[in-house]
Amino acid sequence: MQGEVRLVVTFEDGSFRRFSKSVVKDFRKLPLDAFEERHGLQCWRSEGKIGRGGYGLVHVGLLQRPDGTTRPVAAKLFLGGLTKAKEQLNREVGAAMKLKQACATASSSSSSSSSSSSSHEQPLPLLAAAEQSPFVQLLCHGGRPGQLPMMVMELAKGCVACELEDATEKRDEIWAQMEATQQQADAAAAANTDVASMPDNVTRARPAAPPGSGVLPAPRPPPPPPGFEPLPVASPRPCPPPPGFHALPAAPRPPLPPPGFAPLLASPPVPASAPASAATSAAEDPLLPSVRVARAPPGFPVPGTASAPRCRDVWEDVALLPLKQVLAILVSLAAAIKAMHRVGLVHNDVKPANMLHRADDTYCLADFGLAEQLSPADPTGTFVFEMACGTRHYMAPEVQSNVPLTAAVDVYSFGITALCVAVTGSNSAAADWFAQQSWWPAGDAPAAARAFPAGIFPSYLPLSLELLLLDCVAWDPQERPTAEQVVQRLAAIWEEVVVCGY
Ligand SMILES: Nc1ncnc2c1ncn2[C@@H]1O[C@H](COP(=O)(O)OP(=O)(O)OP(=O)(O)O)[C@@H](O)[C@H]1O
Repeated sequence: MQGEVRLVVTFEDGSFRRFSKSVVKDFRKLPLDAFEERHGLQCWRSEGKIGRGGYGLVHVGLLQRPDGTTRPVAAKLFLGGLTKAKEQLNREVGAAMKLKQACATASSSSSSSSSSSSSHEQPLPLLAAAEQSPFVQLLCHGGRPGQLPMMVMELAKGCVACELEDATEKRDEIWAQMEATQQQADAAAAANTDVASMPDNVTRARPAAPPGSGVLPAPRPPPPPPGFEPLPVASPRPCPPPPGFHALPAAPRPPLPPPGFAPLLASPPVPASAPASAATSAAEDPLLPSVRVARAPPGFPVPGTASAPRCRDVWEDVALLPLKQVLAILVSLAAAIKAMHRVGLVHNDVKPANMLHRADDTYCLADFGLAEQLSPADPTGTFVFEMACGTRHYMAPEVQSNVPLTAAVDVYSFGITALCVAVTGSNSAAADWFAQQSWWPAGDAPAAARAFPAGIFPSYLPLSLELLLLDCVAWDPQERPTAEQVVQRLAAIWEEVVVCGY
């Protein structure tokens, strides 16, 4: 498919390519093939937008090789003014190129060391694969003069829907069952049916609520004592308005929660004093002007309010992803963070949406737009941000308190990301919603009260994983494990769960 031609790019030349006026003129004037041939350039053909972030617009398209074959790629166009966009591109490209080089060096040294010493213990195959290329690969970058700069990356799959397919299927299934139950209940209520007098097969037709969904099957009324008529079931029909009054319009039905979420029994009213939706207040927090916050789906509890149920009550105790898959994702993510830290880079925006699923079923970390290069001259390994940046619900607490930061910020974000992905099987909206739940510190509570609530871990996650993630989200950055330790502990959990059968 020959899509729209967006931009002309050059390959890994390390700088923005400045085209002469005559090249630009030819680009406008000539058919693409002729243009490519005349100038020895390759053009990227965009087929459509697949993602939009705070800094970039990601398109999918084809990059044509010199031999005429094409390769599907993702291309990120940087948003904002040209200067700002170039700044962002420089930061992101700089980090991506450094990581690419570091990965190449690591894989060549590991292959030479494994061939030189056969007695050397082989790393876990899972880990070996995760460490080989844990990042979205940067293919090229550049841009036409006057247009926003762009970078072209390996295309990862599963990013269009931003869901991990297995989990989506399972959630859809659960949701379909719940919806059917709801529809039947609605239909019965509308017909003002006397449930007690319904024939047995009608009540049996009601689909069972999914295990642990929190949706209890409607209790059947007890049979009346002998000689008594069954009581009529209270009519859900509204009373007719008194004479001279108009009927009120029907109250709108609350929007359905996303698939796999248990609907709340009733939307809790938000007390005026409560942190009226952490989501909204966070978005308006004057201290955090750059932070974007994912909003809770409408009708869902506002974190921090008394009536907000614990996550465990909302997120049924059903594992949406097989544990093996969860671990594969976490190992890849931890390996990527470890590789970044090894070369002195801090990612600063570890979150589910930046964890992409590749076509070959491996996982990789993307988006180095906020990556920070630690100064090799500074033995403290600290850095400072002018303002808190990252994504609020995955952000380590110290990021907001104007103290020098360390690579431990990524370990905290890893902990939250890991829990959200494990529970929701999602790397987008559902995961973000879950991230907003009760552990988010409200107001000025003392640090002690901000400890991560351990009770939030579902029982289908092994205790060893729970303990690891709890260590990652320790309030004090010094108490968190290093990324290297996280990888080691995950490898041990893999042994326990997959090899020994848990
Ligand atoms: N290589 C890729 N393959 C497929 N989709 C991608 C790729 N890179 C990014 N995307 C999609 O585009 C979205 C936005 O990309 P990215 O996170 O890099 O932009 P951003 O502007 O830095 O966003 P944010 O500020 O939210 O982190 C991603 O969440 C993902 O859905």
